[in-house]
Amino acid sequence: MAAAALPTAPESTRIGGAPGFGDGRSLIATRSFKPGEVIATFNDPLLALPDGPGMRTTCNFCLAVEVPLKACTGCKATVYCGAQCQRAHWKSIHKTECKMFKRVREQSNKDWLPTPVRALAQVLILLEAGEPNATAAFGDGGSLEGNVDGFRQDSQVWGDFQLQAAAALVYLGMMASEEWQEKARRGALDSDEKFQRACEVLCKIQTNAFNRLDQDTALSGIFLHPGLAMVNHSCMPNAFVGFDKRTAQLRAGEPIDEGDEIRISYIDYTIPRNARREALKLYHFECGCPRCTLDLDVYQACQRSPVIDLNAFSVQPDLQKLRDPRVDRSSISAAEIETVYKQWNSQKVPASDEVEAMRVTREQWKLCKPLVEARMWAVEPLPSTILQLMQSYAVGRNQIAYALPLACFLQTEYEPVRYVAPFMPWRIKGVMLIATMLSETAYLTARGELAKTYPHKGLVNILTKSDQLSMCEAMLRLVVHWARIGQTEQWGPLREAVEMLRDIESLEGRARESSLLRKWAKNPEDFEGRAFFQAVVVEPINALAALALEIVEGELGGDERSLVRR
Ligand SMILES: C[S@@+](CC[C@H](N)C(=O)[O-])C[C@H]1O[C@@H](n2cnc3c(N)ncnc32)[C@H](O)[C@@H]1O
Repeated sequence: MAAAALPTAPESTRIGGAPGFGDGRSLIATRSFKPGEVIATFNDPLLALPDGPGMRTTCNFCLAVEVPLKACTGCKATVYCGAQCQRAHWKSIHKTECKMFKRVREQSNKDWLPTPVRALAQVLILLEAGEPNATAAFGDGGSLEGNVDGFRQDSQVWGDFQLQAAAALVYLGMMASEEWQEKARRGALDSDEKFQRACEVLCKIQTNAFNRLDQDTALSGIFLHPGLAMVNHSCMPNAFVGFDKRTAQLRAGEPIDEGDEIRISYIDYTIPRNARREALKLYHFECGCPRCTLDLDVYQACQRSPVIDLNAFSVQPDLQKLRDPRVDRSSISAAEIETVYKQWNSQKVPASDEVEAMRVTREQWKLCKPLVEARMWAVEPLPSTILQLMQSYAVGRNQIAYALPLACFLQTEYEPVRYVAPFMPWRIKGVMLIATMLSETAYLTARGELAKTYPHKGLVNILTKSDQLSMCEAMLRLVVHWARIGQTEQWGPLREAVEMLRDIESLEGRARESSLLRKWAKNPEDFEGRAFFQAVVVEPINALAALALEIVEGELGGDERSLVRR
């Protein structure tokens, strides 16, 4: 690592060394933080751009989605939600970028660029203009780690970087296409300074940029801030990052003490160890967290979590289930789970062909049988397979009532195990999904259409006997409670939940139920409120969840002997 000026540490943190792994740096808390609390907010990123395909559906400056957008009249490639964003983008980067997109259109007849190529081009523009923050981070001896030697040794990744560097330089007009081709033919690219600098910038982007998942639309893009880039990885992280437009918030996922290193996860930390190691290859280190060194599965990692108790206020308030899961590890080894995951992962589910998608999902379900036998509902790839079927019911086939038991199953058997803190965004979204599904099934029930549409007697029986509106209201109260602890007020699912709650509260004849649920939400220990929640919400949710495996097996199994042994 080059000795370089350190980025400024946000308030309540300092940049420290990273004992145990060389001379790297880390972010250390200088005070304690409560679970969900904001550790630091990062505005003014060096890079904040939508994905290539998202360039036409996302404001290219503030990254807002689902708003009216107007295209830049110059390049017609970028779009903006208003004149203010367009002006800000023009001033910061687009004045030069606009010419680049005109070249892209002339040379390739395209109006977008792959994300890494555009991100690199933006950094090169800023460096060329002598922008101080970009120079401090990406310039010679700049502050960001790039793992350049490691990347060079990976011929496939390095080959991709070379192509991306060539594209950015050519489209920026910094290198003629013929010059690049000629140098590539002679094998002389390594001695071209411009080219090398571009490849090194790509290494830094790859090492430090976040895949900015857009909260509601699942669109991603790139976000890079030199301060946020100081945070190291752990597969048992104590913090997480949320994005809202051009802002990132680093929040505590667990109680953090003064002097603790703050660590987030760069990858999905709930997949098996070999898959995690594969995903971390791009970062050039081997993770030394307990999940990795002891090869803990999701249940074992959950048992060690300091925030299990928070689940007392959740869809799955039975804490004993998290403390003492009834899995049977004797029937499948960690190595066998790795094999199942690898085989499962090699079978890609096509997005646009529903019939083929179901065929692949059936194959994948077969692979999951040993996990079903071991009652390892939360061990991948079992939950992801159920999730695929749930999405197919909910989106592709519009069979919400069949998706509902699967959503309840995932929310009670899987989500609290993989993300123990109930304020994690994916958990809140899962609860919100149940609320939305219940509002639809309640409507069908009220119109007497449920039994006509769904021949599954058990399901219809549970739903018609349940107070679906109270169940829905309870879900919304959970969403509002946890989103206010772990997310911003602007967060899409929170705003949606507040609106739905207002609608439900305005319905006539629900005063008693609403008052009991309000009591329970204010104090989950309140005897009357809790008894109501248990009987009217938890029990039917569990009854629905208990149907899930039968539904999945019926749809995907085709095996006469039922796998369900619950
Ligand atoms: C985003 S940077 C984090 C800050 C970095 N330590 C630095 O000094 O710039 C990512 C890089 O930090 C290092 N790193 C992050 N987490 C690590 C860990 N748990 N063990 C070893 N190295 C880690 C790796 O080199 C990784 O590519």
